[in-house]
Amino acid sequence: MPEGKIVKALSGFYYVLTADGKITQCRGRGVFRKNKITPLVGDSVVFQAENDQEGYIMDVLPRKNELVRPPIANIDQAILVFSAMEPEFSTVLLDRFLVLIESKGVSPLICISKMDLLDEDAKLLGFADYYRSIGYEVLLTSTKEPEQLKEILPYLKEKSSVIAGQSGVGKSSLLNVLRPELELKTDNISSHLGRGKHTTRHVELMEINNGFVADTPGFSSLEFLEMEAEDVKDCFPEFVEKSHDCKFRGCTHLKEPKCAVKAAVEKEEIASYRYKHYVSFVEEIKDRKPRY
Ligand SMILES: Nc1nc2c(ncn2[C@@H]2O[C@H](COP(=O)(O)OP(=O)(O)OP(=O)(O)O)[C@@H](O)[C@H]2O)c(=O)[nH]1
Ligand SMILES: [Zn+2]
Repeated sequence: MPEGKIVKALSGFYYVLTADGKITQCRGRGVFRKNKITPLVGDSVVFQAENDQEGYIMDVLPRKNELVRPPIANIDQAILVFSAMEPEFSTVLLDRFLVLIESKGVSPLICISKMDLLDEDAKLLGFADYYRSIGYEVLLTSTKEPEQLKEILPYLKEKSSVIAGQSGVGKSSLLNVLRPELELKTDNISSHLGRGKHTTRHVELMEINNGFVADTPGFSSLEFLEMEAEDVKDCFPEFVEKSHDCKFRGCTHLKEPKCAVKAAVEKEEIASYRYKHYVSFVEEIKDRKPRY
């Protein structure tokens, strides 16, 4: 039986893309409902279809991860859009997004938009350098320079990405710059699916530069609902690197003596604001009311 990837889900139908570029409209097997299996956009599935008729999804292959909003599976990368201004750049919000994304096993690409609105960019460039120094890719963009925005394209290759960020940071503007190429490439598929003829909200993976990008922004909930306090430290890559020198294995870098992370903060090798954010996230999770 053929395998494919669900690229769109709408009104009980799943649109399954196979390696030959064909899309087959499928329904889920009846037994899925009984077993509470809900296929998601992004799922790799096994399906059955006879001579180009409507098919049935027979099996959903194991997921690497899944997001709730938007409902999507097997995401490799989150493009975190933060504006330099309007709304103003916030390291605490960026660190929140980074922790949530790291905890889902998704790798972040930081994109700082609206660079054209800054008169004095020294402070922001300092932040960009810090995040680069701890292993993140940081792109500085402006819609005033669409060519430069296209530097994002190589990062999309062979990955499934979601775009995330606060309202107004420029997520749609970014997608619009990336889209022309997409419309050229997937013109047949779009007309086949009747894109634009319906207004129902749905999630769809768009093929861009040999990768997929979700057309609906992700990570709209920024609460650490599914996280435990002791997991937060693993979402700060520069802490993980230093933690090998902490005296205690499993050191949480809070009250333990001979903590290499706290020592690195003292020596300003780790940014003190990052450590402060860490402590506040851990407290927030510990204060969370238990859910029954
Ligand atoms: N000067 C400048 N303005 C920008 C840039 N990117 C986006 N904008 C403007 O910022 C505003 C918000 O951009 P959107 O692309 O709608 O932002 P969004 O993140 O999609 O917002 P939501 O749909 O609310 O989530 C618009 O007025 C854009 O024209 C940029 O690089 N420079
Ligand atoms: Zn420690």
